[in-house]
Amino acid sequence: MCDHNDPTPIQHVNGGAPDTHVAIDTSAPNHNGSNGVAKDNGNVGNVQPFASRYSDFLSNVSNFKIIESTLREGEQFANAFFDTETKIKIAKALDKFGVDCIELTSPAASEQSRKDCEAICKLGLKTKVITHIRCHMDDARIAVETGVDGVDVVMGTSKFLREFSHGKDMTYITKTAIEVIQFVKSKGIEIRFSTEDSFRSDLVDLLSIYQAVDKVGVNRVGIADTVGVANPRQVYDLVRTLRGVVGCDIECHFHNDTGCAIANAYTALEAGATHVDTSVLGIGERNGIPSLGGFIARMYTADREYVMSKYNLKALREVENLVAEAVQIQVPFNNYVTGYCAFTHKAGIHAKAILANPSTYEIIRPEDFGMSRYVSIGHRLTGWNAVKSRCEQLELTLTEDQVKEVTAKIKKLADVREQTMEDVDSILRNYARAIENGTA
Ligand SMILES: CC(=O)SCCNC(=O)CCNC(=O)[C@H](O)C(C)(C)COP(=O)(O)OP(=O)(O)OC[C@H]1O[C@@H](n2cnc3c(N)ncnc32)[C@H](O)[C@@H]1OP(=O)(O)O
Ligand SMILES: O=C(O)CCC(=O)C(=O)O
Ligand SMILES: [Zn+2]
Repeated sequence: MCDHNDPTPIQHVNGGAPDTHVAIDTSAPNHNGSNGVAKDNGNVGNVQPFASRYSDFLSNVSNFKIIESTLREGEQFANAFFDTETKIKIAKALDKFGVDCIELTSPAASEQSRKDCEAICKLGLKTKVITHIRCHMDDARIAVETGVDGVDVVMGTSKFLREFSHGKDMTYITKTAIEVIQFVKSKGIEIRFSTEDSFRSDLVDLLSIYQAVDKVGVNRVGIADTVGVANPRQVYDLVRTLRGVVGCDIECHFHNDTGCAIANAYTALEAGATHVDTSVLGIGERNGIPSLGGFIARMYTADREYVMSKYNLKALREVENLVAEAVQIQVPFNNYVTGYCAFTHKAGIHAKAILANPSTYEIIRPEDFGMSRYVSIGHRLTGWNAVKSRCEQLELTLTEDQVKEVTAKIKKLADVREQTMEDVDSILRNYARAIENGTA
């Protein structure tokens, strides 16, 4: 459960606290101080307090797979250049995190892409290795020789792509798709068929081609919001309709052009999709797709036990740092879970409640991801409860009135400029000494 009620042991500030804030690290090794199992705090047994209130038998929110596409969609990010060594490091880090599949750039893209695909297949990873190709026999022939476990095939079906990209009609697309599927299957390799730009494609065209490929035994069909136009309601409708038409698994791929990518992925699972595409930090073509960390945060909130049992959450930060360095970007300050201030509480009202019970203002337990919680106090929005907790850390014995008085001093100084941790500590120590000496 996400509720984490404990009398929070308070530790001293350590590295990792935001530099510009005075922050108390309040993270305990475990939320109940013992074995890592949180107290229920009024919630019963295994009930998921934030899960859907009505049961939906088609929902896969508690039973989904991640197709991690940093090494395919992510390579389409403007800054990405992954040499072989970097690709191998990323593949291993994703394997350590526990993603179900990794998707690699088409081996038809270049000679080095083909060699890298072969090299990654030979690593003996637990995760399945899939490559992504056009709906074309030439690409399929190259793909099946690389040693991959699966092939993801895509073909544009919207009017735009049929007219301006490949120029093929639905009859041709269906015929070629079936040919490619049968060929890949004949090699004993898993195969998925996806329509590019699904949300701007004709519904009858979509359902007809999905039905046709399902009939010839495709392992998965894919829906792709290639331009990020879809909203959750449209996603729910399309996936739910498709769920009634095909028996195979359903994968979903959402671009983030209009900010709906993670919500769309979650809704797709609610509607019965089985697989979701992610990339580390969301990198991809234009502004990318659901980030692995953001998607995981969403799913953790829906079913913490499933997510924690399946994925090594403490490995998230490592793979994000690795990818950020490889593509020369910073992890955003507001990144899901691992962002610089993802677990820093500042306003006095928040600080008081957080110190009493972290569930008041946190839906994610930082320690589940190997992160720490901070309460920031060296500013004008602080309150006496937060200051009292710092006094306790410093083992300064002050009455409630005295803490209130010294808090007023801190706020007055912080009205002029932000106070560092050293500033606050010396105000508190000087005040306590003056009280002791009777000079306050
Ligand atoms: C939405 C997505 O992200 S889909 C994945 C995108 N990934 C990539 O593009 C992988 C990297 N791409 C490449 O290295 C190259 O584009 C290649 C090797 C695939 C093709 O290169 P080229 O032969 O030089 O063609 P080019 O890139 O200029 O154009 C794409 C060709 O694929 C065709 N095509 C486009 N989409 C598809 C498709 N889904 N299935 C089959 N053919 C397609 C186009 O009609 C065009 O064919 P043409 O040569 O007859 O004009
Ligand atoms: O293969 C797919 O399903 C998705 C391809 C893709 O990257 C996209 O359509 O944006
Ligand atoms: Zn994409």
